[in-house]
Amino acid sequence: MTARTSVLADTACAGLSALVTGAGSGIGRAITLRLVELGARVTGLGRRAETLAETGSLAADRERYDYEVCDVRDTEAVVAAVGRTGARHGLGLLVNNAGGQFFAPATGISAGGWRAVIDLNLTAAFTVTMAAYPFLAEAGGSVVNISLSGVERGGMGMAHSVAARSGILGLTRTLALEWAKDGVRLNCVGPGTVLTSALSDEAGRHVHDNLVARGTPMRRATAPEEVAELVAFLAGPAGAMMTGQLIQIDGGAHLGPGLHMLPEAYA
Ligand SMILES: CCCCC/C=C/C(=O)SCCNC(=O)CCNC(=O)[C@H](O)C(C)(C)COP(=O)(O)OP(=O)(O)OC[C@H]1O[C@@H](n2cnc3c(N)ncnc32)[C@H](O)[C@@H]1OP(=O)(O)O
Ligand SMILES: NC(=O)C1=CN([C@@H]2O[C@H](COP(=O)(O)OP(=O)(O)OC[C@H]3O[C@@H](n4cnc5c(N)ncnc54)[C@H](OP(=O)(O)O)[C@@H]3O)[C@@H](O)[C@H]2O)C=CC1
Repeated sequence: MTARTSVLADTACAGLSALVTGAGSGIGRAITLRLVELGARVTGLGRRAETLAETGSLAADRERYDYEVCDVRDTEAVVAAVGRTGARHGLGLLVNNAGGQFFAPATGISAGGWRAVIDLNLTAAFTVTMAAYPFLAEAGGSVVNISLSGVERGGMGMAHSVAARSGILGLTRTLALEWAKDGVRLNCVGPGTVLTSALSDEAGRHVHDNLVARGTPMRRATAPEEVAELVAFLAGPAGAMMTGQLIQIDGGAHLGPGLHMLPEAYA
């Protein structure tokens, strides 16, 4: 079965100003393109100008897209880039999507490997969110953190990443409490397998034979556009009473055998 993803009204995000990290590829690009299509203006953020510019060339209205080249692990650069974006356009939505990991059993993760993944998937999201807070508070805006399916149950081969994303869930729920007084909402979206080039390159046949075929009750991967539609829903007026939630968009993977990035998990 294919995904029918475009269900929101054409103007669902009109007037919204958004910052999307990791907008140059995969899920972040799909989120960016859909937000622009729905009337938002978006600043994409990532390390590579070329891919960020390419996202702009695909946008429904290029005038409502710009980008900042920035490593989310560089606190000073993040504060400057988010500050410029907020001052220029305001900020009604932050999507913390930049992230990733390598896949290894916990015994194969060095201290440096642990740090790299925690820095990227937990600490950097904290840094970006804190830099965005004054602008989000001014706009009564929201944050969507892109997490992982199975964050509450574990996933073999992803100890560092699941730990980081569990931290993000705790952060999301805590800030949802602390910032409700400002009208700022925060939610997590947990995709299952999404066949972006990043995942396909990394895991190859394991993804098709196990994560999709055996690990996903709905027997298909999540489309990037499905994640994008959910983000737009949460950001717009329909999501106005949703905060502190984890919404898993994974074809039921977190209910079933789960998505483990070690082939032997399926033996
Ligand atoms: C739930 C559904 C299942 C699928 C879930 C998830 C899917 C996805 O997220 S799709 C995206 C997948 N692709 C990626 O995530 C690619 C991005 N990955 C990275 O950029 C790196 O893996 C990174 C997160 C570690 C960041 O890289 P960087 O900071 O450049 O790190 P270094 O290369 O300098 O290495 C730091 C540290 O990590 C050790 N390391 C790196 N790769 C591996 C590996 N494959 N196995 C074991 N260890 C690894 C590396 O040796 C360094 O450690 P030390 O030498 O001890 O410092
Ligand atoms: N694909 C999947 O199956 C799933 C993915 N996810 C998560 O969804 C998110 C997007 O994944 P996906 O689209 O597949 O992967 P991609 O690798 O295509 O996207 C990651 C994006 O993040 C950016 N990025 C990475 N590191 C940094 C950094 N240090 N500073 C700034 N930007 C950075 C990259 O751009 P650049 O390199 O130019 O900086 C890239 O555009 C990730 O958090 C991923 O873990 C969750 C569940 C499943």
